[in-house]
Amino acid sequence: MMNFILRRSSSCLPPPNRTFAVAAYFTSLLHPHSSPNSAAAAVAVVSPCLAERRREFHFKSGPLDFKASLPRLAESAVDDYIYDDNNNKDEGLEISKLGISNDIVSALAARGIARLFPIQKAVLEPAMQGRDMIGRARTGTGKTLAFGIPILDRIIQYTAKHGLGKYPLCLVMAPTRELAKQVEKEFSESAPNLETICVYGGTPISQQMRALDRGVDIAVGTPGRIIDLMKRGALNLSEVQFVVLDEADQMLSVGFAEDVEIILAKLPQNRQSMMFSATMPSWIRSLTNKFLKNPVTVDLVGDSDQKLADGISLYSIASDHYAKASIIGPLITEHAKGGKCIVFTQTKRDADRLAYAMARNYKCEALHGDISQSQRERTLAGFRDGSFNILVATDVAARGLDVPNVDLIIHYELPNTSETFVHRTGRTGRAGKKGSAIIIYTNDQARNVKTIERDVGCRFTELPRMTVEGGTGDMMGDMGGRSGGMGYGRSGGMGGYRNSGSGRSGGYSSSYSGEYGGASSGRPGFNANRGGNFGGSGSSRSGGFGEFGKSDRSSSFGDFGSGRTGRFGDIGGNKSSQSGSFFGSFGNKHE
Ligand SMILES: Nc1ncnc2c1ncn2[C@@H]1O[C@H](COP(=O)(O)OP(=O)(O)OP(=O)(O)O)[C@@H](O)[C@H]1O
Repeated sequence: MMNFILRRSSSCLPPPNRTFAVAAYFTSLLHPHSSPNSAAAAVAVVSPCLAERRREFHFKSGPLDFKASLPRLAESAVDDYIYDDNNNKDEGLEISKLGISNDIVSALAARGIARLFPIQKAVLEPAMQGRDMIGRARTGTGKTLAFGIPILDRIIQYTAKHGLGKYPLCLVMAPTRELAKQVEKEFSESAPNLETICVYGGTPISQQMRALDRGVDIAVGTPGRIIDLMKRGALNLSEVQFVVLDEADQMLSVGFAEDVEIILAKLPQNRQSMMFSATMPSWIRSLTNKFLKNPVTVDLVGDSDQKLADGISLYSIASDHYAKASIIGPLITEHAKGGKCIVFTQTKRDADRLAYAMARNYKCEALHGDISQSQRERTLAGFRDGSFNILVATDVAARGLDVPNVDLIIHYELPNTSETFVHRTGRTGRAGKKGSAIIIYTNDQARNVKTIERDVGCRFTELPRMTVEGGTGDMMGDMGGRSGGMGYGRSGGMGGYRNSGSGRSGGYSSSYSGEYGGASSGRPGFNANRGGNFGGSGSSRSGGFGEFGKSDRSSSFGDFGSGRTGRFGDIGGNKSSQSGSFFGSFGNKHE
């Protein structure tokens, strides 16, 4: 495997005319069987820009026989990408001068994108060369277009020469529906003449089957629905030339990897495979050899640098479990200053409860995997367009989501892993903007905060502790804090959260309504229990959060470390020990 680490660079790429020459050269390698003349003729007949799409002309993908001369060329690419630390004022690379299809150039220009971001610059040449690739760059730095532009360009060239096919030439897989939709949108907006489809669960499959039947150039989707469509014979992957695993470390983690492998096994051997993420934990290296051929690693993060995007200010604040919910309002008021804020919880139920309580004083909605797909989409659209400005979400929103101008991230509960911290935090400070993130931790979790600092190469500014005024009518007072927190280090065996005593019977509500039954401390019902909207009507049983632990695994605190694994490092059957979780098991795979 040839690796080269790229730091944020300036004079990375060769002059535009050379890039153009390289692109043109590889284009000719890609399609050696088409002479310039026949290509021109083909353009005249079927170019998507010039003619209506003619799906009935279906051409089998030609072999991608460009690998022979790659080592030499890749080496020259390495030279080009070597970073100059003293010269890191990146002016970007003018997209219009790269020889990229006019369709793409004008579509990007219409979106205000005229210059490549560094990762896009770094990826362009090896991607045009057809190299398999591992790409890492910080959150919000444009990885989608880094793989998108070269793929789109090559598909445009290919269809210009070979005509439009029925089956997708490119498959992109993403871990969540929202991210899949976003990637598909980015593709379709960047090459409006190509046919794209997004396939994901929670929506009628028949519609997707019909669209596939009409013919597509690019399919983006989540693994479950992709397999479903394959099994029904509606999605034929035999012509895929490009496959991308977005959020690759999550896609190759326990819980996803099996599905991904099934899909990859159905793809032609002769293809270009790329994996992208802001985090590439070391375990991923051993796996990549399984899926990639002689991959080049384009890494704009590096081992020693801090892993977060620039421009994100980090704060930490210590709080007791029961007080967390009470301090969140003041934190948002102070740090989000009326802008957009995402509050991350660990469980769906917590997201619901917190959102419900906060909605009394803020415009706020919940997002998690138990919400219907149509509602999820409405919620995200509302958050994007500013109909409300506080999103309380599980880690379903941690990765990839690109909502412009999120000012503040609050880790209401600590993330499972340092990688998740990076992704959650990366929902702010995107595309060069500024943002803030606050991590709320209990005394027991102080070590975890240090672990994050060490892993991520960052420093939190500690905020002064806030005092909780019980029964003051503070908007979150009802929650009485929450959740039993994470119980890190207390429950024995790391992940055996069941035994920590938290969140199972605890009815502690510091104030009046008892809607949430309070939570955390495991003390028996100390709950005003009048309202009881959630958590068992605040009844005499246990009140509020006392219900945790008896229902479905993924939304239940009581099920943390549910005994399935009982191992340190497992995240409820998702990433498992691969990702070095520093909490116990959460059983939160798809949130
Ligand atoms: N060259 C560019 N010029 C201006 N804006 C860009 C450019 N490239 C990408 N963007 C915008 O930057 C934002 C972040 O891009 P993107 O979502 O691809 O980031 P990412 O690196 O994939 O982040 P994450 O790791 O969180 O998934 C998007 O809104 C995208 O449209």
